[in-house]
Amino acid sequence: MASVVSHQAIGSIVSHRQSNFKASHFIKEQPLNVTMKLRHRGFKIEATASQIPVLDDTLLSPSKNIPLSYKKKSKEASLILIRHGESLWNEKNLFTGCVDVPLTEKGVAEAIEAGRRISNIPVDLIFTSSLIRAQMTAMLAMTQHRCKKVPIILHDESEKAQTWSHVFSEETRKQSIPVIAAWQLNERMYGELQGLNKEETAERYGTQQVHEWRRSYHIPPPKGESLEMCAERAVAYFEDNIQPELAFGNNVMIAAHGNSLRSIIMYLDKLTSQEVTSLELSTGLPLLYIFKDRKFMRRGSPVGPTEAGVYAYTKKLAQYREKLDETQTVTN
Ligand SMILES: O=C(O)[C@H](O)COP(=O)(O)O
Repeated sequence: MASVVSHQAIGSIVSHRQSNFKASHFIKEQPLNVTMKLRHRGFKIEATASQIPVLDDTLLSPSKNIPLSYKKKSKEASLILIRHGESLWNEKNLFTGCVDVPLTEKGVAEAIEAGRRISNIPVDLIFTSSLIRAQMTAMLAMTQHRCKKVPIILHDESEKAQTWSHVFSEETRKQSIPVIAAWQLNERMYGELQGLNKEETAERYGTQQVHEWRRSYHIPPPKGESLEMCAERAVAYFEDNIQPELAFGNNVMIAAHGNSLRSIIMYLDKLTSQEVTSLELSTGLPLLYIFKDRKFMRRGSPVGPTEAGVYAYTKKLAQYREKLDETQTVTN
């Protein structure tokens, strides 16, 4: 799972499904003294020290709908992680895994509250899993964001999907936030436990055994994924597709699941397989990290937009908040 993009990378091309467009359409060669190897599913660019591809500033996202800024915007970026709000099977205490169930009314309210908590924190890109409960959480949270930009789920699963979802306005695109749905961020697959009641399963197999299936790193549920197996896809995706965005200054929100996020937090916080067994994530609670100098600094859960603490962490967050305040004053 080695990171594929050097930290000097001047940009990354966001292609999150097998895309059939060639990066070369967008690449102008320009001599730079940086060696960069950029690999995103769908295409691979390797360049030597003398000729580094400079991403054309008209580079568009895989669906060619939304331009992604490629200039290194900042040495620092915010990363927000949100486990989806309560789902209908969470409410029924059923093992869910990769079964695609929606949020409950409570889960909707949790997603909206999460949006309030992060409403002053910059978001340039959103990643979700391919499951509706994570996508609903991301979209509902963004209804509360003070940037008022429109999150748009990118569709590049086919040439037609890209063409039919094209946005023909530069101004509109600037007011949008790309949302990339990636199956690699799906909840761990719970195998033969999916659909079973958690309490009844504990009575049948024993509390200790069910706890091991749910929280251990190495032990998979029957015919399901262990956390380790989930990490092999979720953390690899994070390193290959999300960390490069943070590296050149894009602020990212990930709306995903209890276990796919546990595997990512294990990577961010460098937790051992022992420590991760006690890591639990509540539904709909946002977690903030600051990415700077190639390090992830955990900054807890923003309590609310007015909470000074979050903005005290970095000058950049405080400046972003001030800009939102100024814009709001002007429009009021
Ligand atoms: O998949 C599920 O059942 C839940 O999202 C997470 O379940 P867990 O907390 O039992 O891992």
